[in-house]
Amino acid sequence: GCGEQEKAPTTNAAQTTVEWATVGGTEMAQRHSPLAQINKDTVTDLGLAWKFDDFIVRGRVHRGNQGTPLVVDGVMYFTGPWSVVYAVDAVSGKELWVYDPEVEGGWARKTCCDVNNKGAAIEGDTLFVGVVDGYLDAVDIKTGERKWRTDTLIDRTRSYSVTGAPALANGNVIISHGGSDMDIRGYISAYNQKTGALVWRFYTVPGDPAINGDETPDITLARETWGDQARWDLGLGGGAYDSIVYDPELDIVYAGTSNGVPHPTWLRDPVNEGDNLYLSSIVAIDNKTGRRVWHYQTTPGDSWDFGSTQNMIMATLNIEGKDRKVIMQAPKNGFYYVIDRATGELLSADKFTTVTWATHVDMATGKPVLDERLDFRDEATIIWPSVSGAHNWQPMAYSPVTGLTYIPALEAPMKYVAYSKVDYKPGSLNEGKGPPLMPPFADEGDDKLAGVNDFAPRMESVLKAWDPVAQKVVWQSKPQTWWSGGILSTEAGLIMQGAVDGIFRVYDAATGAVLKEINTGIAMLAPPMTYMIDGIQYVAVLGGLGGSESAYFPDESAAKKYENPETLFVFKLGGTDVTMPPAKTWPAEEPLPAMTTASAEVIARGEELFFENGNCARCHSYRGSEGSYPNLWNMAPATHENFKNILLGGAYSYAGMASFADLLSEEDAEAIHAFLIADAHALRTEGAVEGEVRFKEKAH
Ligand SMILES: O=C(O)c1cc(C(=O)O)c2c(n1)C(=O)C(=O)c1cc(C(=O)O)[nH]c1-2
Ligand SMILES: [Ca+2]
Repeated sequence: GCGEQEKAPTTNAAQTTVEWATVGGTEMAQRHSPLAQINKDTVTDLGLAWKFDDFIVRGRVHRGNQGTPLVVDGVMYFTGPWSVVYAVDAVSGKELWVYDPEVEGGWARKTCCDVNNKGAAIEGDTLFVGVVDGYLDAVDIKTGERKWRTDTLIDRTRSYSVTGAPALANGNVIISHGGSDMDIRGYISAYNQKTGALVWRFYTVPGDPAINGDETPDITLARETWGDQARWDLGLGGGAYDSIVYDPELDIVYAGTSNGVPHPTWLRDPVNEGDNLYLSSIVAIDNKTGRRVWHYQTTPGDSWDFGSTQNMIMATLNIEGKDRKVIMQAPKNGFYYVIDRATGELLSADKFTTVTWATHVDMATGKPVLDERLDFRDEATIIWPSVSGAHNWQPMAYSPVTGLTYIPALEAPMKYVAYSKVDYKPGSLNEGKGPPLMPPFADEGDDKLAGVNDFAPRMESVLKAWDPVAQKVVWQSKPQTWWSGGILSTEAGLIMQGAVDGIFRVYDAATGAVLKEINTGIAMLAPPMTYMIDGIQYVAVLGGLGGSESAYFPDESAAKKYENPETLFVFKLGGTDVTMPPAKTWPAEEPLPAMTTASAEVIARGEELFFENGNCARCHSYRGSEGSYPNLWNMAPATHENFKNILLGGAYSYAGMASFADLLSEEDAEAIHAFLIADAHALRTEGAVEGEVRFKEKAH
């Protein structure tokens, strides 16, 4: 027995109700269900029970889903874009209430990757939800009325956001933030579940020594790994935007912290270039005191935007004859970590996919050994994995039945381009490196990389069954369309996953054989969950493409073929076929405005501003290639007329298009407009170029 089964919910033939009460599914956050009505024999009969698509949409932009629904006492609670909570009858899908925290729309600009939400937490009759503009709200689960709200932000001028699910820890509710690619100083906060009062706060990086004294001895310890010229003005990053789990036995909160800002360590901490604690780390925090128990840094001196925020799973594994209580993570950096969760001892760290930035993890020091040939400070360099990571936020699952972890892994390199300096731009990406230059590359044959990067460049999603004891891949799926879906494991030996191609797949957990496919026509990223009511097992999964891949839909994504409104699917045995959504229609071609009279210089400046710090390019893809946001190469006449009012006046702020008046002058706005008009003319004459790069590669 290598599974942590003692506290997982159990089921037997007589049991007719099984809930799914936390995003991780069980106390150990394994995303494994005891249910087995849907099994290898019956799964071919899986079909649609009902769906829900009445999501709150602002403006024209469908934003996709990342959440795991909860089912408690016959009611399903799930979150959607803009941190809205929906409560529906878990058998019929009938809407019971909607809680809309009425997020400030312009806050979308303060998120790196859109106004996503990964789910809620429930204790007794209270539901907790993190709100993207920085609040933590407690909501009555019967009525949907707010009980209390607390502002989790220490500085509302900074680009903090909440995109993760809160975690519950013995009377506390724990939350942290996104924004580590922008300008935040990361911290993790614990609030009293009843009152919303702050219980403790764990800062993950030191503050400016000229302003802040060290808040805790843990920060004093971290400060030793930083020089005195660090970019305090940028906050330094380290938010725990996704993964926070709680171990009730040890009363420890584990939080996975993000990357630093700017990304390259030589720009972030030019004098020291040390480990930069507690960036890209797993920190174990005493839930009573808020103080560090141990920490393990997966990527010391992170220069790649790897972070260590991917979902963490607890289990008891038999390693070399001893039962060890472990915590496991497969972060962006491509190594699978098994750590003793009581002591922080590193038990193993192995590549689960193609990785070149480091050759291996030295088990004596616990540190990765870098491949020096891949230093990108002076020269653009192709490195595996990309900034999207070898695994991103889409949760993996662990099956105590097979003893395997199922990782929605990503196979892709990226050309990393460092800037020579970073001028702080509030409300912007301050990454200090270029935009994600993904395959195909123009110059794949770069000699410097021979023997290091001669893996065929590709962008693929591969489901891998990983043995955390034997430290190897046991099976892997056929390569799928780029960007992945989260995972559910069940006692029946099934693995379930939605995918970007719109197909919901059920795999044999032991062999990887595909046992069932349901085409929904909607791209799915969010992890499925399962529950039983009145003896019927249901599987639910949220659909809709959003997040970091919103600007450019992946090639084979369902969102390119069909309209892709946010949709919740619920399946059961004997259900019906899914009706395909209507075929995608892109807006018709608008009349071109007259060619701009602006000078070549002004147009060039406009282009620069479009891309700088991701200003416009972060959402509005280059030359309007297919994605979620309006195509600025095909603006309606009224939009042209209203251009400055939108860009500087915040006319569409409610829908997520914030004002940029703090950053751009009237002249800047006119230059950007001139560039768009001139380039729209060029595009109509030249036509789109096949395989055109997603981003312009520019020296900085
Ligand atoms: O460092 C951060 O604070 C931060 C936040 C987020 C986020 O809030 O979603 C992402 C990332 N980083 C990130 O690096 C990343 O690849 C990413 C992808 C996504 C997404 O929603 O698809 N979010 C994020
Ligand atoms: Ca990041």
